[in-house]
Amino acid sequence: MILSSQEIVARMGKDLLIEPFDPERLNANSYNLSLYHELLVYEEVVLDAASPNRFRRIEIPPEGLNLHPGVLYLGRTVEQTQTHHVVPMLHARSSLGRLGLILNPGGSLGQAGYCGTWTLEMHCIQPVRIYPGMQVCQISYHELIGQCEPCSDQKYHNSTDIQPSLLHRELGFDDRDTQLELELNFDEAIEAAR
Ligand SMILES: Nc1ccn([C@H]2C[C@H](O)[C@@H](COP(=O)(O)OP(=O)(O)OP(=O)(O)O)O2)c(=O)n1
Repeated sequence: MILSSQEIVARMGKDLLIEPFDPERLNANSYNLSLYHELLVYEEVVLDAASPNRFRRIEIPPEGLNLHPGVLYLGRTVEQTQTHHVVPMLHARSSLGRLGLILNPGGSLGQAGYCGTWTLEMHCIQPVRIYPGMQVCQISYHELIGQCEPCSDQKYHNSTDIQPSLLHRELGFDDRDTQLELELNFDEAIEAAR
């Protein structure tokens, strides 16, 4: 069962929290979240699931920023959300899809108990201009049946920044950038220069 707008308001501050909250952004069964004024873009030829990947930050100025096809952009929501015993789901707004701007394809299933901002994965079909604070996605809530483990030890819990993939930790690798070491091989380069 999905919570209605009335139920979202009734449970605010108890089972869920959206900060900041503006009642104007409520839909029938969801709430619109907005885009923070910063993006991350990876700077690797090949993204490696077993290593952290280098990235740079891009500011989205008030006059907007053009996105280009073939690039993965990571952003985040302005809003911090919390849930307690309801399941948050994040979906792109259809107005974005109609511009060929794809955000979190298929929607994102959050874990009950997740607290933090949401990382947004975006790419586009053709060049498209975006603006800071745009209402890009909507959060909805499902009732949870039964008990669950707290998600406080999960990788992305309590995020307040855009979070690139941390899959390497799960594969047994630490947060060292092994790609940088392998590609440039600083030690050999220094030895050869002597
Ligand atoms: N686009 C997304 C999707 C999810 N989340 C948040 C809400 C989720 O509760 C939390 C973890 O998401 P997943 O369970 O999908 O993440 P993983 O399974 O990759 O990691 P973990 O095993 O740590 O849960 O991250 C997010 O910020 N941005």
